[in-house]
Amino acid sequence: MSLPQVIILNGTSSSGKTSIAKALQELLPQQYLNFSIDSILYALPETDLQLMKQGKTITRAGYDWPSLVRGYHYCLPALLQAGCHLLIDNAWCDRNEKRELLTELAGYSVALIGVQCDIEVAQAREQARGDRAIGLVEWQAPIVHQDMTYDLDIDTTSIEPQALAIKLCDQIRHQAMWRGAVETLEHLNIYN
Ligand SMILES: Nc1ncnc2c1ncn2[C@@H]1O[C@H](COP(=O)(O)OP(=O)(O)OP(=O)(O)O)[C@@H](O)[C@H]1O
Repeated sequence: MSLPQVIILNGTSSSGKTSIAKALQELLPQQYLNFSIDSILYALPETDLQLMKQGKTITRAGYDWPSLVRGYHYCLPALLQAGCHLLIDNAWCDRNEKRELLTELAGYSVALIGVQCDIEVAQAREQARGDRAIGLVEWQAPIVHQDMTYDLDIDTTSIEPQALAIKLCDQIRHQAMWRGAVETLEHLNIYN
């Protein structure tokens, strides 16, 4: 059974996407690159990155959030064309961003995975980790799963990332059809 060229994990900040992605990378029988908007943001000047982590305004000339998001989206098909497989994690809160990235990935096999987590548990993780602006989870929770048709869902509330990754890896290896990304894009194009 062939593996999807792209695996997308979508859920709120602190739902555990990166933890699962890192564990899944080690388990999958094919090399996947883990990409997220963080892959771009970690290229920002250090002081701008620190301001962003604290939820503060960046005033440096040239800073433009939409350009960073577009840059992230546009580099993904380039990696796919080069032959790489991608494991992407997103906290998708903007319909246009969802539509833009799914359009860029059209034609590739994409597994769309919903990462669910009890909001209070995610907020507790947000407090504990100290490297995310407080309030991100509360803001994202009502919107992150809107408009999405997932191929698979996982719930990180009370299960460790390694156990979740083992189960997810098995499901990905045995699933024959990936329709979530196509159906989500169709929905976004019709209703927005
Ligand atoms: N299943 C889990 N059980 C307990 N703690 C977890 C679990 N998954 C992640 N965590 C913890 O929650 C915090 C955030 O995890 P992680 O970075 O994986 O989340 P994320 O969804 O990628 O967040 P972000 O979108 O902000 O990057 C970390 O401190 C991590 O150790």
